[in-house]
Amino acid sequence: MGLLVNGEWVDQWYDTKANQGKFIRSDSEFRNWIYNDREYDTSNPNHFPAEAGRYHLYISLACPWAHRTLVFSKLKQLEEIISISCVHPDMLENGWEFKQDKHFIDPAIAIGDPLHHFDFAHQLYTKAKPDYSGRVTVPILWDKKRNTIVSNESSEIIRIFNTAFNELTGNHLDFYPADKANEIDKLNERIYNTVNNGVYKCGFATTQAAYEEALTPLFDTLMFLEDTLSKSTYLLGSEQTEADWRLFTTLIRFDAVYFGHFKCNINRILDYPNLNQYMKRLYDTPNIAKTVNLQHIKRHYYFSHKTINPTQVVPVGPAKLFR
Ligand SMILES: N[C@@H](CCC(=O)N[C@@H](CS)C(=O)NCC(=O)O)C(=O)O
Repeated sequence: MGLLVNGEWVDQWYDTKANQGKFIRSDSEFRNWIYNDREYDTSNPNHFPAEAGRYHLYISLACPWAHRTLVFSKLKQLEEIISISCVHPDMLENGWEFKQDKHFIDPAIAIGDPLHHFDFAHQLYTKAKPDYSGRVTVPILWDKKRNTIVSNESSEIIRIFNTAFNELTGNHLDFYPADKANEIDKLNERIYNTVNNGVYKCGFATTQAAYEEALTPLFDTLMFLEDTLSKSTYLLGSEQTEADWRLFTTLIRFDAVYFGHFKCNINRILDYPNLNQYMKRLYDTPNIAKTVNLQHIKRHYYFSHKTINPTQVVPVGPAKLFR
């Protein structure tokens, strides 16, 4: 694991010393947006036009943030419009790599960089910005025409996917409807801080206090969600929203990885009947099950984080995720 400093790759683990052992996630750097014909402004360099075949999405099947973007490409039927490839699950001294490996073949998504045939994801960042400094993260939404990164922020990529290509796909499903936007934002904020990023705060904490400070709000929110889902099919009623999908990619990794590897072990998702059924309902949504690759997920975390799991032994369980 490392990062780029003025365009040079440096192998270095997260520094938690300056923050009393706490893991602080850095902000994403590339924050442009794709617009449909009506909204696209040619004079604005941060605007990119919605065009079929123009964009490529680089993901990791292991990563919960990247997984959101893959889910949205399915929900919004973007497979024919935006090509996708993935990185190898191991993220070691060179960061994310595109190396081929017959042990990690996914039936739906190939490992590799079909555009430049790069070996490492950091080469995409320096191609987009030769003096880039910062972390090299997935997902990466790439523009084949301007040869640059449109966005490396999953929360914004899914908002783009929610509407920008509607005219091209004819899919007008709206996971962020205006009348629910405030409620979605409020839920997202709590779930991001305590669950999506909360599990990382527990797992990457390097002091007992920092770990426990993240653990309590994580399980408070899971209890709150369990209660919400005892009365409701989805978080905000009978329709799926963005908030459900942002939560799903963390829930589906929880028992297999976060419970053990990140020490989030008060309860499993299996122990919450409503949360567990809800996770299954989301999993059973058409085209979603095939976005979940537990082999990539388990291998990535247990093999890549050598500070947490020095033996790199990958556990075999859990025997079941659903009740
Ligand atoms: N805020 C980003 C976070 C993405 C992120 O942190 N991805 C992880 C993989 S799960 C990553 O690539 N980490 C590499 C690193 O931190 O060096 C987003 O939501 O897109």
